[in-house]
This record gives sequence, structure tokens and C-alpha cells, in this order.
Amino acid sequence: MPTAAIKICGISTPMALEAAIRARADHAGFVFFPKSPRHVSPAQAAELAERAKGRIARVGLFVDADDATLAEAVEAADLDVLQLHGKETPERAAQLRARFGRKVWKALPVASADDVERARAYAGAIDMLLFDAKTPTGALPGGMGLSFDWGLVAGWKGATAWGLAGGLTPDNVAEALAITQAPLVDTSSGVESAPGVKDEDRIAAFCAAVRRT
Ligand SMILES: O=C(O)c1ccccc1NCC(=O)[C@H](O)[C@H](O)COP(=O)(O)O
Repeated sequence: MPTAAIKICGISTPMALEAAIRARADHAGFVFFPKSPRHVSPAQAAELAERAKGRIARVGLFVDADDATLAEAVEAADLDVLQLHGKETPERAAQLRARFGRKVWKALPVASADDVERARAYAGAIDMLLFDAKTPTGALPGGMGLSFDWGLVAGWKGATAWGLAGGLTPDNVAEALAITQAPLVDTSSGVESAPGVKDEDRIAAFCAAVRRT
């Protein structure tokens, strides 16, 4: 099995970005969602994105954002990928892909086999599916450190590339990969010392654990 690609999400400081680059992560996620403890403004994202250019791919994370919000972020941070983490439909995802000419990833909340089945509706509309844990009503739709039953997506086969998120840590990512064979893993809380505070050592440990598998 080839080594899984790695996304470190919720990067909001140069220190965290440099730690992800040093650890050879593939993607840095910037959260454009004001309710998140990891939220970055377009100006902050622009600074981080400039530092990231040519060193790590830039992923902007949005929750049911309107076109103006997306346009401002895309322009400020020259994003490589738009990650949609709300209730965006396949039609909306396809529309954004066409409008912005960037890759589009769709996060899908998973708690049951039916949730996984819903992924098939996005075939042809997006570039990657991200299976993530379903979070409690009223909580943030992601970045909560919650995992789901990895058996639900074990060896998932579909028309769309996919990745695994939700509660992944340096200690459990090897097991998650052994069960799911996910081509990409995404973590946020699992490499933090407190919500929104990235930990360099945990970022390094997470990436090393992925590479050991
Ligand atoms: O990170 C956030 O604060 C966030 C807020 C709103 C929607 C999504 C959010 N994060 C999404 C991510 O990409 C996380 O990496 C993913 O949900 C996994 O998070 P975690 O379980 O904390 O590793």
C-alpha cells in the first residue's frame, strides 16, 4: 500500500505551518469558519499562504459559505483546494468547482452505512471525499476530535478519491490506516495541545506514524 497523503488542518500560525512542512505533510488546512477556534481571517490566511507556496498545498475549509466569502478567501490565499464542510449538495459543489477552477473536496459526516452510501451522489462533482465523524447537533461540524467506526469505510471503493478524518492522532492513525487503507488522512485536534493550539511534536509524531505504516 502506498503511503497515505497527510493533511494537517486548522493551521493558524507560522509555527504550525512550518512544523507541518518540516514533517512533510502534503496539505495545510486553513479554516474560514468564524465559530471555529482555528478560524483565520483572509489577511492571516494570505500571510500563511505566501509562506506555504510551493512547499505544501493550501486547503481552505468552509461551512456553507456564500460565493463572496469563498471568492475573498480564494483570492487572499490562492487556495489549491476548497474543502466544503457543511451541507453543500453535489450541485453546489460542482458549481463552485466550475466557478473557482480549484479542486473541491467534500467532507461527509459518517455515523452509519447509509451516510457512507450518500458519498456516491458526489461522483463527478468533486475531486475528493473526506469521510469525517458526525458531530452532535449544535456542535462544530468538524475539528471535534471525534472518530467513527472505521469499518464503515474499510477499503472503500468508488468513483471519487477519498480520505479519512475524525479523531485521528499519532497513537491511532496506524490502526485507522490498517483498517481503512485510506489514501489520505486528515487531523486537527489530534495534533493540538488545546483547541486551536497546534503542537509541533504531535504534528511530527503523526506524520512519522503515517510513514511507518
Ligand atoms: O477544525 C475546525 O475547527 C472545523 C470547524 C468547522 C468545520 C470543520 C472543521 N475542521 C475540519 C477538519 O478538516 C478536521 O481536520 C476534521 O474534521 C478532523 O478533525 P479532528 O477530529 O479534530 O481531527
